[in-house]
Amino acid sequence: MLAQLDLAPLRDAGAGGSGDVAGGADGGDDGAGGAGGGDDGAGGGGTATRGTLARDVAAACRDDGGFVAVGHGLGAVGELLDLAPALFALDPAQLDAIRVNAAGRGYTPPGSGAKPGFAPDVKEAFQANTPQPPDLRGTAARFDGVNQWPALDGFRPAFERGLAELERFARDLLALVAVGSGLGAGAFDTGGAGARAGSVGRPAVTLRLHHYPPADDDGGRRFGAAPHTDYGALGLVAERPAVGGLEAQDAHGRWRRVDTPPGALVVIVGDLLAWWSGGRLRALPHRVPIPAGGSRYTLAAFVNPPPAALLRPHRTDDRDGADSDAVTTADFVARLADRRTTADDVSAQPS
Ligand SMILES: O=C(O)CCC(=O)C(=O)O
Ligand SMILES: [Fe+2]
Repeated sequence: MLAQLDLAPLRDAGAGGSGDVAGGADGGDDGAGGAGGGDDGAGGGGTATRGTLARDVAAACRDDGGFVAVGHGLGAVGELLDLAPALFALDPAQLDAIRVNAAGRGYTPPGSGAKPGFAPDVKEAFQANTPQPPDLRGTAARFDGVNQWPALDGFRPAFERGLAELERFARDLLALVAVGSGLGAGAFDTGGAGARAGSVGRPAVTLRLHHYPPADDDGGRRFGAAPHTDYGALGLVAERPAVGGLEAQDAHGRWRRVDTPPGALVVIVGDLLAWWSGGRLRALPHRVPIPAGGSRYTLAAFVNPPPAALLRPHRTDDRDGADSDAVTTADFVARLADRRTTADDVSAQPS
């Protein structure tokens, strides 16, 4: 059972930039002695303050691998989910015209992306990403590519607003997780010192809309989305309407329904963040059964440090930052992708 956390205090902090998250919650950095030290009284009336929120968020990411976020204030999420039915109802020829390219951008038909041991997922998807520097080389170049847009009024501007909004949100959230985990606020900074991003570009945000059409169950081999962990730092999932469907595996191996109130966002720790955190955080296995009562639409965002950023795990011993452990975001993600997916499903595909 994932915890439900109200992110309103993060929004207050976000208005002043990520630095405020660090400032507000720094008191928590030194462990128990910091309890209450970061609280700024912004909350009141039972709302957690930034310091307590940082600790609650980090505890949920450590024990469960994620949580259900309410009060996130992301306007583009609902707007994009409202556009999803019209997108997937487009003429097949229009969807074919924007068929997914080597960088994973565009339309992916149902039945792609089989995970080992499972039949192909029934979901279809549309994906666009934040622009990346044009000079990415080697594995990192897989993250570069052009977005392909459907001929649908208002779609592209709404998507681009969503990408920008989720990029800001993810940075604030990662700072909060870092502080709550007893690390510096910049420990998971996807655009700053933690990722050496000055020289390697901006964070990579992948934004996807999914449609899960009703389909025949074939006895458990076939899923809307088969069991997996996300490769990257964070996965963020919202549903329309909130009919449920996402299931998460707890630390004892039990699959549990994730209950989402309308407008909620499920925050999922990915493999990269679990590794980067030095094992402080748990990557959350999750899956989507075939929807029982009609079509299901979701929005999923995947957040990563810049593809060429050289990352080192924040180890729990004194070897923090050992060069032998360093790997770029792109290589980390590609290794997982190459291991887990069919050859034509590699690139910046997050899961
Ligand atoms: O659509 C969902 O509910 C989850 C999708 C998901 O887990 C993924 O695309 O990685
Ligand atoms: Fe996922």
